[in-house]
Amino acid sequence: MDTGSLSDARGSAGDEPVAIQTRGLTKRYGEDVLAVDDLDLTVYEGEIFGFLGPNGAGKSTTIDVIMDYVRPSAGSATVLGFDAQRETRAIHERVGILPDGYGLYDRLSGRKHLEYAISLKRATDDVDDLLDRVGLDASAADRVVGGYSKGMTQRLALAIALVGDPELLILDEPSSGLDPNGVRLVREIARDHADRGRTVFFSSHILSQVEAVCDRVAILNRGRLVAVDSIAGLRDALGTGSTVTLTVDSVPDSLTVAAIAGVSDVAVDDRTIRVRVDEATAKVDVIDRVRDDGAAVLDVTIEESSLEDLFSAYTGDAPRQVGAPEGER
Ligand SMILES: Nc1ncnc2c1ncn2[C@@H]1O[C@H](COP(=O)(O)OP(=O)(O)OP(=O)(O)O)[C@@H](O)[C@H]1O
Repeated sequence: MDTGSLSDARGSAGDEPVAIQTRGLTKRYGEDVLAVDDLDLTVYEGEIFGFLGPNGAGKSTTIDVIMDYVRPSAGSATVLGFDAQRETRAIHERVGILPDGYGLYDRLSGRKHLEYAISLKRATDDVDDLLDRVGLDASAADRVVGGYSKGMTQRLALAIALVGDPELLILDEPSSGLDPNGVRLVREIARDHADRGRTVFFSSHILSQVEAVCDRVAILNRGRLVAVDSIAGLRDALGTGSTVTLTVDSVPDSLTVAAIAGVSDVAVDDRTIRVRVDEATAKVDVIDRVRDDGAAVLDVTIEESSLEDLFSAYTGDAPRQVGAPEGER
């Protein structure tokens, strides 16, 4: 697959403010592990950018380099215009991060954690506002974190990430441990943050999460960038398309839908016409053409190819799901 101009997939004129940029970023662990391989990535300010890849693809390592938690073996990274290695403090002041694994203090309350995070960032947030945003009630916040469930811990970590209304919010597997309400909350927080002109970098292998919330997506596989685009753009590029199924009063003898540009397959069964479409614009053409051919259309269903299909096509691998054994890391 041609990945030559991936970082420009948005068609930017080049003058948009950039939130994250990596050039030739490479990270090796020892001789054998190439965790990130020559990564060129550009995330623009104001985007909700999905960073997608199977376990071990190199997502957390990329974030670790961006935050200067680890040093790259080669290449460079900038965050909000600051060099990731030389201007770390400026970056940390402007970035809120929900890391993949975080160290919280079992014997401190949630409230104390937040107060500490606020003072560390020299921010002025109201603790109760933050608790409210992540759905933690005040009595829970006053208890020590050692007794928190995984979901409560994750909500607290999310609140800590939001301290100081960061210009860039980095969420690494933000939904792990959350119930469906918590998962929805993460999406709402991401959208709300972007609506206020902030940038959200959303790393996940939960495909539906990324699809639901992100403007653009990068797919990482074995440390390499294999795609960058909107979900719709990825679908178009792959030609995985969609299937339009029409129920008609009777199938016309001279059915001509196969002649429409963008239609790749037509199957007829009794009063059902199933049309495989590789171009989004062909969907409406199919319905019009069946009517022109003389049938009354009684029902229409459209199935889009799933992101799982896309993901497999790009990674050549079925995505592993949440809760994969830690040993796979
Ligand atoms: N500190 C480390 N030492 C050695 N190898 C490491 C280290 N951290 C990560 N790796 C390896 O680097 C590769 C990329 O791991 P990374 O955690 O960045 O992937 P990931 O995409 O974030 O996966 P996950 O979704 O499981 O978090 C993996 O092969 C992993 O085993």
